[in-house]
Amino acid sequence: MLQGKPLADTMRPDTLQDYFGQSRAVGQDTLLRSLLETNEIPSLILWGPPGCGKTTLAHIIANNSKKHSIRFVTLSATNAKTNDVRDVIKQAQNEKSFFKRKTVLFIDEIHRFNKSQQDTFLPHVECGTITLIGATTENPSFQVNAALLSRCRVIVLEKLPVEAMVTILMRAINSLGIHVLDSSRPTDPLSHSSNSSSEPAMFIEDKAVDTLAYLSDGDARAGLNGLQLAVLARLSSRKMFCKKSGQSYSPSRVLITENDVKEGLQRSHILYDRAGEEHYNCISALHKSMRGSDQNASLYWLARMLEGGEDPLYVARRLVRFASEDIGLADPSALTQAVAAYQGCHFIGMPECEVLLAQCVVYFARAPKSIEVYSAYNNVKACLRNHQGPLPPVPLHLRNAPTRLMKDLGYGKGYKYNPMYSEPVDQEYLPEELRGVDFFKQRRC
Ligand SMILES: Nc1ncnc2c1ncn2[C@@H]1O[C@H](COP(=O)(O)OP(=O)(O)OP(=O)(O)O)[C@@H](O)[C@H]1O
Repeated sequence: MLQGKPLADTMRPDTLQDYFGQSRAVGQDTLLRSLLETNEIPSLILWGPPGCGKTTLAHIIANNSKKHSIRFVTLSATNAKTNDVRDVIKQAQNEKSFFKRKTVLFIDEIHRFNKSQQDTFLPHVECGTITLIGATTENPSFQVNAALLSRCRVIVLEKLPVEAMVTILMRAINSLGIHVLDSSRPTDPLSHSSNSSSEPAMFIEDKAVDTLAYLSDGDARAGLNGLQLAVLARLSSRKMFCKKSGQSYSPSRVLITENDVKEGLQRSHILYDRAGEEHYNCISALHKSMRGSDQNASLYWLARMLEGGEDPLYVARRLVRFASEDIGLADPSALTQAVAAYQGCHFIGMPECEVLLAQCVVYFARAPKSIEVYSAYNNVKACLRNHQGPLPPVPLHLRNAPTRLMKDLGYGKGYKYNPMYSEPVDQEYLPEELRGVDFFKQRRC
């Protein structure tokens, strides 16, 4: 079981009874649960962070609908083309008119479809040919077509709480036949009844389960992958032991410790707390490495974040900021690079977009740097913040005079329209009391 499919896939629940956490979305008294129980499936957008159970909820709905002979079709927006969507719709129309069968279409990562692709569904959702269930990690208000959004119920799923993670892990541990060792009652695992089969008896420390539940940061896939890798690593070191020692017998018991699961999690998911301090530490290290023109370190911190599951769009947004804050007018095309990288990441998502970010990060590390505009702008902000009393009025000659009254009040009077002059124009643009202030040279005004 452990060698083939990922544990997370084999453990995917088929019913709501095994779907843990998410009580706000599908708890006992929620509207969604009663709709599902009566098999009235509305069009839904499931929005939540990775591994919190979006696909699983869709899978449970699918399972339920099959019992009621509703067709359930799945597409992933990462590889489906508009034609695939059209085919599904055509088939759904036929099923509806010839067999009176409903079709539920599940689209994973729906935010990857562009607006016009999303438009394709709109009339068919509206007339009931298909019931749409879209899953997304991105805020649907920005990523899902407004017209489509207004026809769907948005279900917000949250990071799984630690208790739910423990339950999910325990379900997997039980199904693998692993025994949990209670640390409050220290016993030697070797004292457990002996195992005559060639398969070793497996044990896991209870604190290892808790640690795994905490460190997976509400992501059940990460937790289950971590568990799987820890078990596989332990089993393979047992085999190595036999080979090296030349013994024909191998230990009949295997103990999975807290360290094993930490390592397992690190390998499957690189220990990285996307919401906590590590997230800020890594982005700060990336920013400083690029500022210090260290391309090696810049790439390292980028990979640490992406391999740890950081949202590539978050990194891309930070790069857009860096382009102006640290490179500025020393290379104005840096901003174009950053915006292009952001859009590219949005189009193709992970893992394909990692190289776009890597290119941008190396470009930035190598680029000349200038904080001239950034500092000058900060000086202006400081000047405004420190100003005592009412702000100085806009000089009359700089004001527009769209009405006669304004003209009479002197608006626009004496303004020299620069294109009319062949020589430099002597004219003041700052308010009277700021005359002579140079934000590019001095901080105070
Ligand atoms: N609420 C839950 N209860 C029980 N198991 C869960 C739950 N959520 C997730 N899992 C387990 O974690 C695995 C991954 O979850 P799932 O694929 O549903 O996440 P997702 O939210 O769709 O993630 P992604 O956005 O990364 O695709 C599932 O196969 C299942 O084993």
